[in-house]
Amino acid sequence: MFYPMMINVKNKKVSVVGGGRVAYRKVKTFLKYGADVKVISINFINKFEKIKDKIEIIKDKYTPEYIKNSFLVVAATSSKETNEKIALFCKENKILCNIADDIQLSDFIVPSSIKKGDLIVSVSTSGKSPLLARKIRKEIEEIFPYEYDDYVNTLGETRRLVIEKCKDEKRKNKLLNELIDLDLEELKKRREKYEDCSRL
Ligand SMILES: C[C@@]1(CC(=O)O)C2=NC(=C\c3[nH]c(c(CCC(=O)O)c3CC(=O)O)Cc3[nH]c(c(CC(=O)O)c3CCC(=O)O)/C=C3\N/C(=C\2)[C@@H](CCC(=O)O)[C@]3(C)CC(=O)O)/[C@H]1CCC(=O)O
Ligand SMILES: NC(=O)c1ccc[n+]([C@@H]2O[C@H](COP(=O)([O-])OP(=O)(O)OC[C@H]3O[C@@H](n4cnc5c(N)ncnc54)[C@H](O)[C@@H]3O)[C@@H](O)[C@H]2O)c1
Repeated sequence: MFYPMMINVKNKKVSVVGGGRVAYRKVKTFLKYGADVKVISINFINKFEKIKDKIEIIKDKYTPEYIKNSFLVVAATSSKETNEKIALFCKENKILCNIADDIQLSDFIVPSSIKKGDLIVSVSTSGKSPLLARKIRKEIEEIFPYEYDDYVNTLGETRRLVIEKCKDEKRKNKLLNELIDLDLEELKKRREKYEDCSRL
């Protein structure tokens, strides 16, 4: 059973084995979330050229040496046997792994997701149908046509102020609940007001 969680990969060593379409998709997502990415593969599709300065590229066959110090590993080669070897090595060395062609051997799977600043919406079918996850993600994307970045940041800052300055639990909950119904402009006014108060 896959438990949904958010994992911090910023500046952490992530290794992706394989240089095809699937590996490329996984690498792009890890870069979006600030990981320190190494890619090991015999061949690479041309798209890797675009991101070659952002990753470490090792043009070789997989050997355990390349992945041994990783925080996370993704096995996305076209060789089932190699993917299985990677899974086994990760298990023995307690490294979390995602095996692109074998959910049973995977410690984690990747949901289809939307990132609007710090607002992240993820959809998973627990591996039953990645295409359905993608379809639902696209439907949800239409409900979020604009950038949430500024909104979620302002909400975060205003929430911090309420937590810092309001010590009455009941009132604090009331104020926090009010915040999520305000639009960005109202929220910014509220933040300014709370900044000027010593207590709420
Ligand atoms: C969501 C997304 C995230 C991402 O990968 O970034 C993702 N797959 C995506 C696309 C996609 N995957 C596949 C196709 C071709 C159509 C088809 O066959 O259906 C397409 C479409 C395309 O490529 O366009 C085929 C496929 N996928 C897996 C297998 C192996 C297997 O089932 O064992 C096979 C068969 C391989 C074969 O034998 O050929 C396995 C997994 N794919 C997952 C995630 C995990 C479960 C997610 C969930 O449902 O919760 C899981 C279990 C492991 C993992 O990868 O983490 C991303 C959409 C991103 C987006 O656009 O939003
Ligand atoms: N999880 C998913 O979302 C998903 C989606 C589609 C396919 N898949 C599976 O993912 C795998 C990769 O798919 P793809 O379309 O990217 O394949 P691909 O054939 O385009 O790429 C495979 C890559 O693996 C490399 N490779 C093969 N053997 C290797 C080895 N021993 N060491 C290092 N590199 C090696 C090749 O050089 C190539 O770059 C397949 O097993 C496929 O069934 C997974």
